Amino acid sequence: MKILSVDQIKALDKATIQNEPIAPINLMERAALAFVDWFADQFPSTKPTKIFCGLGNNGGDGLAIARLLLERSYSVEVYVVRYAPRESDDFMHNHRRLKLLTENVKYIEFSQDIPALRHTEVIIDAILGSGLSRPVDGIVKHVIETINRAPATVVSVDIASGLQVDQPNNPDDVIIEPDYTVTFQLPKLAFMLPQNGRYVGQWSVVDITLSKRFIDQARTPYYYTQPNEARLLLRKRDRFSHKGSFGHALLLAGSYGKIGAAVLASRACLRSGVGLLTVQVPRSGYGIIQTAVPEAMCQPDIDDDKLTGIRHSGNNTSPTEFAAVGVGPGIGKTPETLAMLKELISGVKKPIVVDADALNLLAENKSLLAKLPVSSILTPHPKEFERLTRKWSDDYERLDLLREFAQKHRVIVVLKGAYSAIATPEGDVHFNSTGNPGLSTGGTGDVLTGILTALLAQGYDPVEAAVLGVFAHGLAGDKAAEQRGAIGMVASDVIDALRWE
Ligand SMILES: NC(=O)C1=CN([C@@H]2O[C@H](COP(=O)(O)OP(=O)(O)OC[C@H]3O[C@@H](n4cnc5c(N)ncnc54)[C@H](OP(=O)(O)O)[C@@H]3O)[C@@H](O)[C@H]2O)[C@@H](O)CC1
Ligand SMILES: Nc1ncnc2c1ncn2[C@@H]1O[C@H](COP(=O)(O)OP(=O)(O)O)[C@@H](O)[C@H]1O
Ligand SMILES: [K+]
Repeated sequence: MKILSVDQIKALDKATIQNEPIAPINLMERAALAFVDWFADQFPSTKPTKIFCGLGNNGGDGLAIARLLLERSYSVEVYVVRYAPRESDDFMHNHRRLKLLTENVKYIEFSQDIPALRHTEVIIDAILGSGLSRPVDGIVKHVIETINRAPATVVSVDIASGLQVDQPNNPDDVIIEPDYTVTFQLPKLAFMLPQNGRYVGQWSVVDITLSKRFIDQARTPYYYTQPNEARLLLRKRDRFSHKGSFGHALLLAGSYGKIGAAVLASRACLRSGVGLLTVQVPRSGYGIIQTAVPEAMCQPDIDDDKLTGIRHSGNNTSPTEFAAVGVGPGIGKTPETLAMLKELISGVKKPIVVDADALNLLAENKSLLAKLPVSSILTPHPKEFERLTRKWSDDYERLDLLREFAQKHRVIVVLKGAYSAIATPEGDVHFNSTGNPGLSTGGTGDVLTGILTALLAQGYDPVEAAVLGVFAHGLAGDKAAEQRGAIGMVASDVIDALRWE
């Protein structure tokens, strides 16, 4: 699913009006209906509802929503925040229609006009939407501050009033802090960024059938992975396949005290469809791998505690002979391990998966970045990404850094976290839709490394491997959270919950 800019959303609106064709007022009605369907599913009609409307089309939506809720027997009070002398045409039209149905429309010009808000109420925020053109002040600011202080449940129409759709707010901007956002047609870039978490709440997209042709043709670097899109990437297994069809992967992981990272990555790799797996761990990890992961072959390093080089034994004599290589979980940062990483990077030609301390070693030896095989997948969490790049002042700058980095080094970067952002060498970013805070626990990143290595070994295109692997990892995290609860789940539960279908 595409994520479009404010300007594109405006053009999409226009294109729909012209090409469908549909009168703007009817499009507003469609938006209000879609919102009300969502609202009726969420809240019973016994919930008293206060709707705060601005004077633009977001306010017009609010007035139409008020009318439709009244028709569905909701008890609704409407407040129009009169911050300017003029109203949009569709606002005025809906104002007239609402006044035919109820006298219960009040106007807020001064602070004393703001009503008391109770915890039993639901507040609908339709003050400002995507037309925000400057920081809020005056009476709008007072209203927003009052709503934010209220114990009531708050639902924002399209986007929280005061929140920018696709650019940073000023640090002292006053913005609605909703429990829910119900947005029209497409998710907004603002929803993907951690700095906006408070200003988005739980968000849903409702379909208002805006021009599909326009959306299909619109150019954007930003995408949000939908379940059906991820599922399309998954390959079926051929009836006559054999383990050779699914690649032989190599994982380089673990150091003394962190052999568990190698166990987790290996188990996840095997649970993600790899044909064969060889794991290289320090010698002290040999017995652990052979016991904990009997399906994997193990080549111990000559060193007891750390990886010092690529072991040239067994069927495969060099990393180039493996279908895919994953490196990093738990390896530490000793000079000997750095030497191993250099040996790997200079020896291998196919894309590799680089995680954890392998990323920290790259950050300390940036000249190695240029030697990474094209389309390698790097999986930093934000701290690791900062070490690879530099500090940023806000999440929009971080996003720019992410895109620049992936383009410059011609790699795929999975910036991990809620809505993990997958940047491609072409400059696109795919935000992931699965996952939950239960994944914020040690070892879940190692699981992702195993998954991605397995997908590369099976011959998936690296961008597709990253999008599909990150989606499946988050989905398994969601299943694990269902079964164990987000607080109690651990990385092994994520592996157990992996299911490819
Ligand atoms: N996308 C779609 O397809 C559809 C969109 N729809 C709906 O339309 C909404 C967008 O409507 P919109 O363009 O009228 O903008 P909106 O946010 O209501 O405000 C504009 C007014 O507020 C003013 N203003 C701006 N900043 C301000 C501030 N800080 N403090 C005070 N005032 C401020 C601004 O003034 P100006 O910048 O002109 O000076 C202007 O007068 C969208 O979010 C969705 O709800 C649906 O109905 C149908 C399908
Ligand atoms: N709040 C969250 N929502 C969704 N996913 C999350 C959240 N917190 C963490 N994750 C996911 O969990 C994983 C954590 O990886 P990482 O920080 O490398 O952990 P570790 O190094 O302990 O293995 C990443 O895939 C990340 O996207
Ligand atoms: K709003």
